[in-house]
This record gives sequence, C-alpha cells and structure tokens, in this order.
Amino acid sequence: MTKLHVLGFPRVGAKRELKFAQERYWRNEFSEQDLLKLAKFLREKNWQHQAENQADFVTVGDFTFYDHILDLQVATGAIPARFGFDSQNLTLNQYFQLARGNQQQFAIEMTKWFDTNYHYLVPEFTQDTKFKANPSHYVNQVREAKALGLTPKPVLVGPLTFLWLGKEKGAAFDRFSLLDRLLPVYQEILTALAAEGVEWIQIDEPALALDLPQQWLDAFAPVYAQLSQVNSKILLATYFGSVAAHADWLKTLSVDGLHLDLVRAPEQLAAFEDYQKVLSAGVIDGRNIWRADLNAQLAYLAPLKAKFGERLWIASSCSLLHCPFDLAVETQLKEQNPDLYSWLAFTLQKVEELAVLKQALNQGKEAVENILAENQAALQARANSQVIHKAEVAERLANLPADADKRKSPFNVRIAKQNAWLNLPLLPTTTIGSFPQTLQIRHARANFRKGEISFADYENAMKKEIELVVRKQEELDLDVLVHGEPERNDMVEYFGELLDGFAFTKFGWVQSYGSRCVKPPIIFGDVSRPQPMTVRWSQYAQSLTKRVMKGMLTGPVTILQWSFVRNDIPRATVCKQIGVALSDEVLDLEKAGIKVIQIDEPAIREGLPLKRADWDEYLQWTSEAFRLSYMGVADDTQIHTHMCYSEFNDILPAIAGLDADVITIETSRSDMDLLDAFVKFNYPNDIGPGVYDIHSPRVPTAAEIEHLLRKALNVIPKERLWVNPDCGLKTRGWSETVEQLKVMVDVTKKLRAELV
Ligand SMILES: CN1c2c(nc(N)[nH]c2=O)NC[C@@H]1CNc1ccc(C(=O)N[C@@H](CCC(=O)N[C@@H](CCC(=O)N[C@@H](CCC(=O)O)C(=O)O)C(=O)O)C(=O)O)cc1
Ligand SMILES: N[C@@H](CCS)C(=O)O
Ligand SMILES: [Zn+2]
Repeated sequence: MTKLHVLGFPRVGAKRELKFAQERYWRNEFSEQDLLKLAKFLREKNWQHQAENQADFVTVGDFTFYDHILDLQVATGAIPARFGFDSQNLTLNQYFQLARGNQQQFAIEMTKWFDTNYHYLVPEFTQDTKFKANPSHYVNQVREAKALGLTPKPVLVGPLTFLWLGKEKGAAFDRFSLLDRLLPVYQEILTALAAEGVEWIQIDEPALALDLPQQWLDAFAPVYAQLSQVNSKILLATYFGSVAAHADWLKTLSVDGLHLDLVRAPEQLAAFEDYQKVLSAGVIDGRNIWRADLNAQLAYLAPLKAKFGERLWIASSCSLLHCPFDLAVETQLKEQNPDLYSWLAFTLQKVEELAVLKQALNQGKEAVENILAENQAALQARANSQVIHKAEVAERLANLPADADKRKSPFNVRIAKQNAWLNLPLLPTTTIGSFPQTLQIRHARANFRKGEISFADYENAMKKEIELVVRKQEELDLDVLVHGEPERNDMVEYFGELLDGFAFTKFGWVQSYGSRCVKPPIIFGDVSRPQPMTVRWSQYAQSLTKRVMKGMLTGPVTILQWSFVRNDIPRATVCKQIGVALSDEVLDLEKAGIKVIQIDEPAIREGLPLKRADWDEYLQWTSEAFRLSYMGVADDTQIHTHMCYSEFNDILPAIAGLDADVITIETSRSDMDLLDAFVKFNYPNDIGPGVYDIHSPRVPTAAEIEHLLRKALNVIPKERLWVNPDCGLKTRGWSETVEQLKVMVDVTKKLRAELV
C-alpha cells in the first residue's frame, strides 16, 4: 500500500490563534500555562486533520513557538553563549528572549529560509561552540501524538543543513569543523526518539538543493552512515530544487528512504527510478495554492507505483508551512469569484488531495472517480477561462519598443537635471517609506473593513496620519519626505488589492517570522492597473509641504515574490506584466508632480534561484521587469529603489543594471561591509546605506551613526551619498522613531558642515 505523509504543517492556527496568544503572553496578558494549552490544541488539530485524511504518520516536531531552527539550536545546545542561558533547562521566557532580544542582548539574527518569505533564526557558531543534546521538544510531541493513538513521524533539520545555515562568529574558523562535535548530539536526539518506539524519522536536508562545496557533499555518506545506526528508519527529505546531480551517491546513502520535491523539479525523478528504498514523491505543491491536476499526478505516479510497489510514498513537495491554512473559510472569495475559488487548495485541501491520490493508487481510480472528474472539470475551466487572459495585456507586452526598459539619458545627464530642481544639500536625508503602523491605524482599517466606519471616515483618519507624518519630518528637518504608508495593510497585499489579475483572501495568512504573518495576494490572471493606486495619497501629502515628497511603490519582483503566482504562464511574463502596470502608476505620479519615486525591491535577492547556474536568466528578466516599471519617465524624475535583507555582493552588477538613480540599502548591522562590494564593482549611481537598524527600538548614539557615515564617506563620493535608516519604520513606535531620526539628522548636519 502506498503511504501518505506531509513534510510539515503551518503552526499559527487557522485564525492565527498562536500569534494572538504569543503577543498577549509577551504583554503579560496570557499565562504560560494557557499558551502551552493552546499550542497543544493546535498540534492536535493539525494531527487530526492528517489522520482523518489517511496519513500513515502524523508529522511532529514541526510545531514551534517561534522558529524550528531556533528549536534545533536548543535541542543541540547551540544557543548563543552571550545570553548566558542553559539549553538543558531553558524556560519559555528565555526561549523568546533568544528570538526577540532583551535589554542586554540583541536578538539572534533572522534571515530568509532558502527562497521563501519565511525567516529563520541564524545559528551563531563559534570555534568553542559546545553541543549538548536536549531532545525534549521532539520527544514531548511524540508522546503527545502517541497518547492520542497516532503514529508520529518526527521531523528535524539535518546536521549538514543546520551547520550550513549558521554563521561563524568570533575568531575566524570554518563551521564545517564543528561537524564531528555535532554528530554525537544528533545521534543522542535520534536515539531518544527511537527509544519512544518511533518507526520513521524525517531528516530534512534542503541544503542539498543549493550548490554545496564538495567537502560538504562528501560528508553526507559518513554522517548518515553514523546516524542510521539508530533504531528507527530515516527518511532523508530534500526540497526546493533538484538533487539529481547527487543521485549516484544519494542512492547508496545509508538511509531508509528519500523524499524528492517533484513539483519544483519533476525531471529529477528520472535519476532515481532505480532507487532501491522508500521513495517519497513530493507531488502536492507546498509553495503554491493551486489545486493539483490529480489525473496528471496519477498518470505520473502509476509507473512509479509499478516499480516501487510498497516502497512508494506520496507527500507534499515541502512543508505546508508556506501555504495558508483553509480555503473553506474564504466565503467572500467563493461568493465573489467562485471560479477562482474552485481552482484553489490551501493546506487542509492539499492533504485531502493527497488522500485522493492515495486512494486511487491503492484501490484504483474508480474508487475516487467522481472526485477526479470534478477536479478535471475545475482545471479545464481554469485553462479555458476568459477572465485570466486579457488580450490587451499580452499585446502591450509583446509590442513594447526594444528600448522600453532604458532611461532616456545616462545617469550623469539625469542626475544633473534632477539636482537642478531638487536643490538638495550634500548628504540628503530621507526615510524608506513607512512610519509607525500604530494600533489606531490598524483598528481604523479593521473598523472600516467591518463596515463600522465609513470610507470617508477611514480616509480622513489616514489623511490625519499623513499630516502627522509630514509635520514630524519637517520638525526633524528631513530633506526628502515620505507620506508614511498608513493606508497600506502590507506593501504587497495593498497593491494586490488594487491591481487587476489579483485576488485576495481574508484569512490566508502565512507565517513570516515569529508571530508576524503576511497574507500573500493571489495572481490568477493577466495583470493591469485599472486606475491610479497611490497618486491621491502622494498628492495629498505633497500638498501639505513645500519639501519634496517621495512617491512610494512596491516593485514588480517583490510583488511577484510575495504573492502566490499563477502557474500557467512563466513567472518572468507575470513579472513583466506587473512592471508594465506599475509604469502606468509611475507616469501618473510624475504627471501629478511627484518627481521622486521609490520602487522598493527588497525581495529581489530572496527570489534568486538556489543554483548559480540559473542566476543569469533570473537576473535578466527581473532587471528588465524592474526597468519596465519606470519606462517613459523624464530624465529629471528621480527613481529610487530600496533593498533590505540583502546579501547582494555577488549580484551587484545586476543591481547596478537596474539603473535606479538612488539605491537605499540595509547596511548598518553589517557595519557597512556591504559597501565593499559597491566599491569593488564601481557602483555608478547614488547610494543611501542605512545608518541605523530599524528592527530595534534602541536609539543609536551619535557616535555610532557618525562612525558609519564616515566609513561610507571613505568609499563613496560625498556628492553621491544619501543618509537614511536601514528600512521602513512600520514596526517601530513613535517615540523611538523620532529620537532615532533626530540623531541621524543631527550627525548628518555636523558632517555636512565639515564637507562644504
Ligand atoms: C518587509 N517584510 C515583508 C515581507 N512580506 C510582505 N508581504 N510584507 C512585508 O512587509 N517579508 C519580509 C518582511 C517581513 N516583515 C514583516 C513585518 C511585519 C509584519 C506584520 O506586522 N504583519 C502583521 C499583519 C500585517 C497586516 O496585514 N495588517 C493588517 C491588519 C490585519 C489584522 O491583523 N487585523 C486584525 C484586527 C486588528 C485590529 O486592530 O482590530 C484582525 O483581522 O484580526 C492591516 O494593517 O490592515 C501581523 O500582525 O502579523 C509582517 C512581516
Ligand atoms: N517602503 C517600505 C519598504 C519596506 S522593505 C517601507 O518603508 O516599509
Ligand atoms: Zn526594507
């Protein structure tokens, strides 16, 4: 019989129950006991759903109070020593301090989990890191599932991926050298799980989809030879890309089964068809929300079933962490767009799809004939739908002039024309766009959505907020102002709600980090902009001040990357469609007198393919889409872009190729190290390296900002240097925001006086 499992489940709950409980706990409004109780309830719900849908195991260990890589740091004893905590006796309160920082210690750094919008906490390794096993996180969840009469399959990230994802701190050393010390600790954790009578343990090694150095690849065989001595079977899970290049040695690896992501890389199957152990076929997409083509999947799986027999398992392609929870609660979407609704599957529906596949494989297609027919009809309707294809969008894209994505003149000509009217001082100061998204703003929006306040009242509340933001910036004496983005629920969702070809959900939340979630819009059809989206707000903000008001847009790559994207046409085409739609907005802003326009692209690095061989193609179409978003602007209109979360040393030529007049980037936490790359590649245009970290309420000292600015001035000509924070201020409170910006402006004025 074919077995069914999922690689992991979302953990925040159908209605983000965990988020609200965590945040209440942090505000001392909810007890630890209540939080633990809620967590248990959420785990049970997840397991029940798997069990009810014929899962042969329920996945455990995937539930976390903050992040699964933080859990692994605790389980291996690799928590940063700087906190002074004992990983063997860590309290929940201390666990959250690791994730969120405390008065003495800044939080463990976060970064993107592969090419997703999920952030993990980066392990801090030093030469002296001492590992010590604490398997309780996994063991407790195993016991909990067993107490419910379920068969648990614990999941944990494997030692090589764990080490790979970490960062070396302190004296220079290679974290690979820690492997020998880490392995016995993994063995101890696995042994503890085996002692609970666990038959299968899922060990995730997604780093295998990256270009790992040979030394790391060579380590897999000895590592797994050692780990497989445990008394449970090991399923080695790979995802987010092909591992076909490693097929030869993976097939002889000392594990009991292998999971392949056959959604992202279906072609890799050919390399594994003669595999002699359990093959877990990841055929249901864990990264997107489209209903699967069940008939096609069955046609794909049938020969595998013939070959593998009992050894074939079916699964989600990766953890379902990246999917919203339940489509069934989207009653508004169902009412307003029943066709689209019938094309979608969220986490719960994906498990149901797996159940149908399992039944068909085990009992024959006839057993699920009706479901398969209904599935086929929905997919056919999608393929033939009139609403997803708009001839004018395709024609516009096909008929763009060859130089559509080129500015009229080179940078030196443009910047002279821009400076002529901008009349800015040396080291102009600006911010990245958002100002504090206060509870009042969110409440006003929630009340408007619930129909408790009118549109006019909502607009007025937002206008008041914009006025406050403008006045504060004037008081602070900033040079280029922003309107503060109060009207935006999210920098992507907001545009998704206003562009054609997008749909949005009410509860389709996906965890971004800790308690923070995002609600990615769904791009289901050709994209166009029916009417101006930001012009009124920017124009209103400009009317309040004589200073320059910067227009604020999210760029095409970031909108693409942080949405669920249609899978019937290439992503590059969708991205260019968004770029063209945004260009309409850019030109309307320009017409309305907003002639400094920022187009944010924080996700450009995150979307970079995991394998270097695929980088050029990606960088080519993403750069083109970005440049299309400003097509047609006048030379004297200044285009800014902004990037954060970015390690773009190795893609800097492509960043330069975006040809933005000004780029603002996150640099403060790396002590401006990123600027070395800008110098190395001779980055030609204006740069605003962030001078303070916006993730913390801490007010930087003048000396700190001065140090960073002097460092920047050492390598960037003073005429090309801007001064700004690392990123937007939406997650900050007002009091620290004002204090932080005040220090920034004061230091800038001091340096300016020296420079003239
Ligand atoms: C820059 N970042 C972003 C990423 N992805 C995006 N799509 N957007 C981003 O900005 N990826 C990388 C980073 C991740 N960083 C963050 C930072 C902060 C959040 C965050 O705060 N998320 C909020 C939800 C934001 C939102 O949409 N808010 C809505 C309100 C929704 C809501 O919760 N309403 C309540 C009622 C509230 C009330 O007052 O009554 C409800 O419905 O119950 C809005 O503003 O309208 C979060 O809370 O998680 C995310 C990623
Ligand atoms: N304009 C956005 C960019 C965030 S990356 C903001 O300021 O929040
Ligand atoms: Zn940013």
